Amino acid sequence: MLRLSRLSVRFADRVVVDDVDLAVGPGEAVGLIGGSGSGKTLTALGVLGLLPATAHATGSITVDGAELCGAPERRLRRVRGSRVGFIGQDALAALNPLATVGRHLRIPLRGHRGLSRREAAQECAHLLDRVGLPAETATAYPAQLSGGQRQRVAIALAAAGRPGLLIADEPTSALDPLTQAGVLGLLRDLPPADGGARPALLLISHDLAVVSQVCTRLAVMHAGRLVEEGDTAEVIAAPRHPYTRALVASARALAA
Ligand SMILES: Nc1ncnc2c1ncn2[C@@H]1O[C@H](COP(=O)(O)OP(=O)(O)OP(=O)(O)O)[C@@H](O)[C@H]1O
Repeated sequence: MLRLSRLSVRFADRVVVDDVDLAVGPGEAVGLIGGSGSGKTLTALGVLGLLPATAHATGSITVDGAELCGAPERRLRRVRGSRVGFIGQDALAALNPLATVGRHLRIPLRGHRGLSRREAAQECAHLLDRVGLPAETATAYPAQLSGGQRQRVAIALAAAGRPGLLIADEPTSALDPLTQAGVLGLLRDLPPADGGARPALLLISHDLAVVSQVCTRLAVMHAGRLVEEGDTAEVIAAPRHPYTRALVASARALAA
């Protein structure tokens, strides 16, 4: 599905993602965890082909075998939305305030999937149902929804083109704990599309409690490097790298 091999990102002579190898298999949920500035977001932006113009990426990023590192914008456009969906931290900033939820959803449904107007309306209701929202949400504007409802819309939007991989970057950090739990549960158990498979998930967070609720595998980033990777329960039970040990200890202290 997704494979990063020796991915590095640098700004001038400063290396901010350093030789990262990571794979996410079909349907798998992998958590990419690390402190502020560790390179998580730039790794995700690399996969989406959205690195800042001043960044220089080397190595390999493949999605379903297609090489994206250094790929022309035309190929990256085809991948975004239809093979890889993205959910960011701030749905309000990502959504057009003047467009209804239905209008947002129709763009990938008609553009990526080529559905007719009528099919798109049916699929829109189905997508909203998959993320736990009533069909009437289609007529609402982003500002009329709560933060949790907006993140559910963002998930529906990311899933609309039926991508095989969803990347979620701190998708719940702006939500209260109860709403956060609902959105995390949805990311973990997103019902598959009709006749389709559940998308794989790369969940980026600095919060161990968040990723451990959703992901079966963890990859830990520190200062641009992937320092530890493994089964979530095993990493938490026996962290090897000093940074992971500190992360686990602070999560335990918070939970106590
Ligand atoms: N446009 C840019 N120009 C120069 N340096 C940048 C740019 N964008 C990010 N960086 C640097 O790259 C490093 C990694 O940034 P990145 O956003 O990937 O971190 P992160 O792990 O996602 O952190 P956070 O959890 O705070 O979002 C940081 O040190 C950051 O300052």
